[in-house]
This record gives sequence, C-alpha cells and structure tokens, in this order.
Amino acid sequence: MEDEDQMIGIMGGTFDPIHNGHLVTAECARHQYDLDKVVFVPSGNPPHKTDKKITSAEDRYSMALLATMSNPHFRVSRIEIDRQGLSYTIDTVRAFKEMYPGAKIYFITGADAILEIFTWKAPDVLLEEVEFIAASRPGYCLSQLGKEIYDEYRDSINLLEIPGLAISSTNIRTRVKHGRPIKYQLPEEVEAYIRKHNLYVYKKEE
Ligand SMILES: Nc1ncnc2c1ncn2[C@@H]1O[C@H](COP(=O)(O)OP(=O)(O)OP(=O)(O)O)[C@@H](O)[C@H]1O
Ligand SMILES: O=C(O)c1ccc[n+]([C@@H]2O[C@H](COP(=O)([O-])O)[C@@H](O)[C@H]2O)c1
Repeated sequence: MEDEDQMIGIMGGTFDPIHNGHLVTAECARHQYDLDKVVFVPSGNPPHKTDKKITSAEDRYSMALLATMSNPHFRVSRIEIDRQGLSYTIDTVRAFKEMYPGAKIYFITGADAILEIFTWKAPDVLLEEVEFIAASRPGYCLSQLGKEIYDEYRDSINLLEIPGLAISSTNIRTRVKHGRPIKYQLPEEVEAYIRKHNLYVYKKEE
C-alpha cells in the first residue's frame, strides 16, 4: 500500500506505564475509522508534566513496545523521545505529515486530554492541521467540551464511545507502590517489565 492510501492514527501519551485503557482506545479507534495502523508515540518531555517525576523515556518506550507487539496494526515511534526539548503535539503531527505525505492522519486522545486541548501549544493551528478522535473515558464527560467549541471544530473533533475502562497510569503506579495487584489492568509483559526493573516501588529519597 502506498503512503497516500494510508489511514494512520497517532496515539500520543506519557505511557508511564502503558495500560489496557490505552490499548482499548487505540483498537476501537482503529476499527471505527478503518485505520491501517496506530502509532503509539511516547512523549519525550511531556509539556504538562514538567513538575512531575517521570520514568525514563527508554523504559516507557520499552513498555509500549512490549504492550503492542501482539497487534499487527500497532507500531511505536521514537520521534518524541529522540527530539530535543518539550514534546509538542503540533511538531509531531507536522513530522508525521512530512513522513506520510497524502496519508489521512488522526490524533487519538481520551476525553480528559481533549478537554485540555486549549492549554496545548497552538491549539487552533493544531485543530486545523489534524483531525482528533476523542474517546470516552470514565470520570470525564465529553459534552464538557462545550457546544460552541464543538460547533466551531465539528470537522476536527470526532467523538468515539468506547467500553469504559477506569484504569489510569497514576493508579497503577500507586498500586505498585503499595503492593496491590495490577494484573489484568495492563499486558502481562508490561507487568513483568515493571517488576524486573523495580519501577514504581517506594524509594527512600522520595
Ligand atoms: N482508561 C482510559 N480510557 C480512555 N483513554 C485513556 C485512558 N487512559 C488514558 N487515556 C488516554 O490516553 C492518552 C495518554 O494518556 P496517559 O499516558 O497520560 O495515561 P493516563 O492513564 O491518563 O496517565 P496519568 O494517570 O499518569 O495521567 C491520553 O489521551 C488519555 O486521555
Ligand atoms: O502539545 C502540547 O502542548 C501538549 C500538551 C499536553 C499534552 N499533549 C499531548 O497529549 C497526549 C496525552 O498527554 P498526557 O499528558 O495525557 O500523556 C500526549 O501525546 C501529549 O504529548 C500535548
């Protein structure tokens, strides 16, 4: 298949760690929009999390690779990890458009992320440049996007209802820290990686 025929979804995230909520969101978007592939893009330096301690980009990238390996439509990109500075979505979208000229590109988010879109870099330009697929997420109401905004960007924001999974990376990190199970919230390979590399456990200096 030529690049210009392709339908590509970009699933951006911190993925600290990647979990089944991310995977279900990506797979539902892939199916609903007939995407040829979904490229997971772990954020190198998340612009909204500069005050937070984040697991190394290489660990988050490795976990994304492990989580996606069984799905023939899923890929993982190092583009934001290898780029210097803060990881702005506008830069990533433009880079994908250059890599795949003519392809139809969507940026996939959960409801919480799309509700924050106007705090991102150059949101108006971004909404002009790429279509979003905004998936439902337990605890967040997509209608909060506001009718005016939704009306103005009707062509740029596609809402997608998916089976709700009340899973978050924050909750997984907390559960590991307190010795609670995380099984079935994320792929077994990712849990094995977390255990092997001692991620999210309590460290004295914290
Ligand atoms: N359970 C979920 N259902 C739907 N979308 C989700 C879910 N979890 C995350 N997402 C979406 O996946 C993208 C990446 O999310 P992110 O890596 O920040 O995960 P998170 O679980 O929200 O992490 P954290 O708890 O650390 O903020 C965002 O667009 C987010 O809205
Ligand atoms: O471009 C921005 O200014 C921007 C600000 C906040 C978040 N994003 C992107 O939104 C996606 C989800 O972010 P997060 O923080 O929920 O992991 C991820 O790809 C981030 O790079 C992008």
